Parts: sequence; structure tokens; C-alpha cells
Amino acid sequence: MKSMSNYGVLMINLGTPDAPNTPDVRRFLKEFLSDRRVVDLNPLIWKPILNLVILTLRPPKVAKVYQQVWMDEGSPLLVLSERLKDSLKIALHKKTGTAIPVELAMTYGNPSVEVAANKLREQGVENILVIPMYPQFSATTTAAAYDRFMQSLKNCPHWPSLQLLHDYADHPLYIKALANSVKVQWAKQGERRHLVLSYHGIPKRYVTNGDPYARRCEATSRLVADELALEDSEWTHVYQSRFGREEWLKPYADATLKALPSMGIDKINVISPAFSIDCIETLEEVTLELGDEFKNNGGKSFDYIPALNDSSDQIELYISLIEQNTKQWT
Ligand SMILES: C=CC1=C(C)c2cc3[nH]c(cc4nc(cc5[nH]c(cc1n2)c(C)c5CCC(=O)O)C(CCC(=O)O)=C4C)c(C)c3C=C
Ligand SMILES: [Fe+2]
Ligand SMILES: [Fe+2]
Repeated sequence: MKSMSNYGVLMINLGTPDAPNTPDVRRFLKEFLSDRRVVDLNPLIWKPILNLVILTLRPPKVAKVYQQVWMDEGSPLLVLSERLKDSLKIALHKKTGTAIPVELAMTYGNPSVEVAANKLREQGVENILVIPMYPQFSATTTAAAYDRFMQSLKNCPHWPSLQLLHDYADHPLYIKALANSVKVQWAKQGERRHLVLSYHGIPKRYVTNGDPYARRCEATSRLVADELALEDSEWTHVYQSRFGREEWLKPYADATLKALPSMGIDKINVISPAFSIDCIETLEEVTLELGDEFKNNGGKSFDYIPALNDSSDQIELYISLIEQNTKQWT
């Protein structure tokens, strides 16, 4: 059996504060919201708004929200991403008989892409597969992860050969995994319910200018609905997590959830397919905020279906993504 791998895998997720307090949240938001992939406004206009308004008002509020979801070991996004990385490494070793280096990094904050890429090179890796942990491509997330990775190689004299995973919005194992989680939830509840598929939004203008994100989200929803043999009246596609004043992708999750009970839909399940890993946006915004809005407007039952996290379905999916994208090196 071979024991050395000539390639390694770098998984990149968004990023999260180091601790749930105001200064750490401010540091994280400053780095994240200064990226022009995320907010593309003219810096002369955006910088004063960011520094004087947003980074003053938002961090104390958001720190409290992080405190509500924080785990003993740290931020859910980091802890659960690490669990996936660790389980994936073990499963890959078992399957291939080879110890394949796998590292996890965050586009913003820690662990940084630079440190993780250096770790891969220290393990003798000459070929790197970069997996942005976003099922649906968006320049705001996936391309931002690529940017960070390229930046990390700026002073590297010996470039690895690269494969950049684009997305996996319609990968059969991803669709099967999402459908399975819905079926598990239905079995647990003892009933099928109307399914709301809620995606993190982005400004509508980005999509008008060519970002394929909305199209990729729609592809996922349609395939999950087909896999579950849902009628069009049995599911709803929405976008959550609006930020700022301009128009974001519609339909908005909050307005839709408020309206569903008046249309006779008062029992729902919500799944958030754009999040490979549970985080503040799913654990607080979906589960608590959207859940409350639904119930305060006549909704009777609201249950969130967890992200795929480190489930065996997710591990199987990531193994398949790695196998399909490293063939040229094996
Ligand atoms: C300001 C614009 C934002 C865009 C565009 C955006 C796109 C986007 N984000 C994710 C995934 C995540 N976002 C998370 C948190 C988060 N997102 C924004 C803003 C934008 N996101 C903010 C300001 C925050 C921080 C929380 C807050 O202040 O409300 C997270 C979770 C991080 C965590 O620590 O848990 C994820 C993951 C996607 C997939 C996406 C577009 C496709
Ligand atoms: Fe976000
Ligand atoms: Fe949010």
C-alpha cells in the first residue's frame, strides 16, 4: 500500500470571530466587510460608513448573538468545519490506504489560508485541490476564497499545481444528502411538512451583473424537490440574511415566512442548503429569528433541518469531490 500522497486538500470556509466578544467580532467584521468581493461600493463612500457606523453599532449586538450559539470548543462554524476535516482525513486514509494531507482555513480570520497552505507545503505536497466549502458558487464567497489562496502564494518561489473546485450545487451526492436529511426529519416528526429551502442572500445587483449564485441555488432547490417528489405547492425557495439598504435576492425569507400561515401553511421544515456547516446564520437567524417570526404570525410547527456538517453523507460527498478533482495527480 502507498503511504505518501503527492497532493493535498485545502478546505476553505468563510471565517468567524476568535471569541464572542465585541473587539473580536469587530476585527472579524472589519476584515470581512472590507473585502470588495463582499461589498463592492466605492471605498471612498463605504470606508467611512463601515468604520464610523457599522463597526460601532454592529459588533456589540452581534457578539451577543454569537454568545447564544457558542460551543465549549469555540465558534460552531470553526468547530464543526474542523470535525468534518478530521473525519474526512480518517475516511480518506481508510479508503485509499494513503495519508492525504487535508487542512482547513478561513477566508477571514483564523486559521488563515496562509498558515494552512504552508502546512500543506511542509507535508511535501506539490499539488493542491482547493475546496471552497460553498455548494453554490458566488464571487462573494468562492472567488473571495480563491483570492485569499492566490495572495497566500504571493511570495512562494515554488508554486504547486492547482485545481480550484467551482461548486457542487447539483452534485448527485449533495442532492441525495439533502433529501436524506429531510426524510430523516420527516421520520422523526412522523409527518411530512411544507419544505422551505432558505439560502444566504446577496445583493440582487451582483446577480444582474453576472454572479451565477441565484441560478445555482435554484438548481439545488429544483433537484431536491425532484428527489423528494415534491409538488410545486409543497416547497418554497427563499433568501435570508439581508444586510444594508439595497435590494437583495428575493423572495425574502422573513416576509415569506410571515405570509405562509395565512396561505394555510402553518407547519414547516426549513433547510439551508447554502451552508455546508451550521453557523450563526442557521443556528440563530433561521432557528430562532425566522422561527419566532413564523410562530408570531400564526405558524404552529417550525423545525430546522441541520446542515450536513460532519455527517456520513457529507463525508461521502467530499470524498467523491476529492476523487473527481485529483484524478490528474493519482
Ligand atoms: C455584507 C454582505 C454579505 C454578503 C454578500 C454575504 C454573502 C454570503 N455569506 C455567506 C455565508 C456566511 N455568512 C456569514 C455571516 C455573515 N455574513 C454577512 C454579510 C454578507 N454575507 C455578515 C455581516 C455576517 C456576520 C454576522 C452578522 O454580522 O450578521 C456566515 C457565518 C459566520 C459565523 O461566524 O458563523 C456564513 C457561513 C454566503 C454563503 C454568502 C453568499 C453566497
Ligand atoms: Fe454572509
Ligand atoms: Fe445574519
